[in-house]
Amino acid sequence: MPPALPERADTIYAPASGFGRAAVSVVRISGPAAAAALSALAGDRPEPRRLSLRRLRDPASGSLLDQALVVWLPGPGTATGEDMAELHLHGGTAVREAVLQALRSVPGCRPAEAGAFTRRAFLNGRIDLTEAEGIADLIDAETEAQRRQALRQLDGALGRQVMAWRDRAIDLLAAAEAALDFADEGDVDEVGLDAAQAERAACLSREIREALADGRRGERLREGFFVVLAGPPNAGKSTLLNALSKRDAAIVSEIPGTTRDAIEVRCDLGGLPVTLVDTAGLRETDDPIEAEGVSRTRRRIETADLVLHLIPADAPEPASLGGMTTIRVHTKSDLTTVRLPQDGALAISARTGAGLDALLDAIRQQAQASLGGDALVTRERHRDALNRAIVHLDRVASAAPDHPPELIAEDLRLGVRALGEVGGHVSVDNMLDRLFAGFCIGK
Ligand SMILES: Nc1nc2c(ncn2[C@@H]2O[C@H](COP(=O)(O)OP(=O)(O)OP(=O)(O)O)[C@@H](O)[C@H]2O)c(=O)[nH]1
Ligand SMILES: [K+]
Ligand SMILES: [Mg+2]
Repeated sequence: MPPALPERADTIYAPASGFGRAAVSVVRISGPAAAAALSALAGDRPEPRRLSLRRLRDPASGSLLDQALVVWLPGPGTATGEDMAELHLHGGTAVREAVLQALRSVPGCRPAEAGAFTRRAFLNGRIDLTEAEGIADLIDAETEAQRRQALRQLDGALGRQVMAWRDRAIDLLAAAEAALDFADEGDVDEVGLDAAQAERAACLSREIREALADGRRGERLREGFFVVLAGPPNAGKSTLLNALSKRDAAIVSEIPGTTRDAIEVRCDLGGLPVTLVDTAGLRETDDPIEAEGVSRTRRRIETADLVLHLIPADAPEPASLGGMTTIRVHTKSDLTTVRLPQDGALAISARTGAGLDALLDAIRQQAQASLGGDALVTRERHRDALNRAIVHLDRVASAAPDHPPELIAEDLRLGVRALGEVGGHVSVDNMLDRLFAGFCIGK
């Protein structure tokens, strides 16, 4: 079980819905004084888990605050695991502020800090860390694919898999500890894991490694797929950015060197989050500000998931931008038909719209290849912990016969701990206590 924190004695409250005007605004209350707070404002504590209409009054002055639907949610079967209450207010700013002000005067109540409700849900064992992250990602999800990934994680897809791996590592650890106990007794020679157990460690390590070989799809889906528009000045980069995003995001002019700072526009491309980045045109320049723009462009190209190399139809064939995934795009196709694009290049006119659908399709295909498919791991934090688990398991799997069993047990312990970090289950000793309670080693 995660450690209890003293803050749990407090009762917290916060608006659960967005700010600004709306039909309804929800205030949540969680903690031991939730019932008292509800009674103080609503006059009584209504029947549990039923929306009830009440007049809310300021407990100090008795003045009417709102007519609201309120609900009393006794713990521990609640989102936070604590007693909770919700006030469904009329969604005006003044109404909400008056109610929050009134709650402030209830003894033991204080405003919640960011993430406090989810934190309590975790501390009370209602959710693990991966589910907490799933909640955050679900709230942040801007596209369909992001929503589905967040929901999978909230549903426990990652948490369950890592727990299953951890259980297997704990079994190995229990066997190693048992071997150590025998060795202490002097009954048997000091031996580490037997060959079958070493093979099980290797197999576990292999499985985790396979799950990690996903091209960082899960992380990329959270971050978005970055498409950088690059090319010489006046290639039509800013015009294309505006056309693709259907927004007047970047300044367009016939003056070469118009764009200096990179301009990002987030788009939803068939459910996938794609960020288009307009950049300063690539050229040698004496203007220090433009030069800085050009060097920023080069950095954006290096970190891009996809580069659209824009080549104006009326310009000489330019040099390649380098090794990253690039689509060559011949722009201003309305001006001239002199140069037909060669293999792999597309021709577009942002002015007439010709070729834009084909370009969008090509971008969508690349994004799908990079982000598509269900990934288990969605954060660097998971990847880091799983990689550390692999290091320890590999050491166990490849240990020489005379490797000290204490060191094998220690590696397994660290492996179990690393796996536990993913879901926030870090206390190995508790697990072992429970495990050994039912573990007969013949003494
Ligand atoms: N005929 C034609 N003109 C275009 C097209 N796209 C852009 N232009 C013109 O080309 C000029 C340069 O366009 P920009 O979008 O500013 O080019 P850019 O690549 O962003 O230029 P810099 O920011 O200076 O590097 C403008 O006068 C545009 O109107 C097109 O498809 N057809
Ligand atoms: K320009
Ligand atoms: Mg520009």
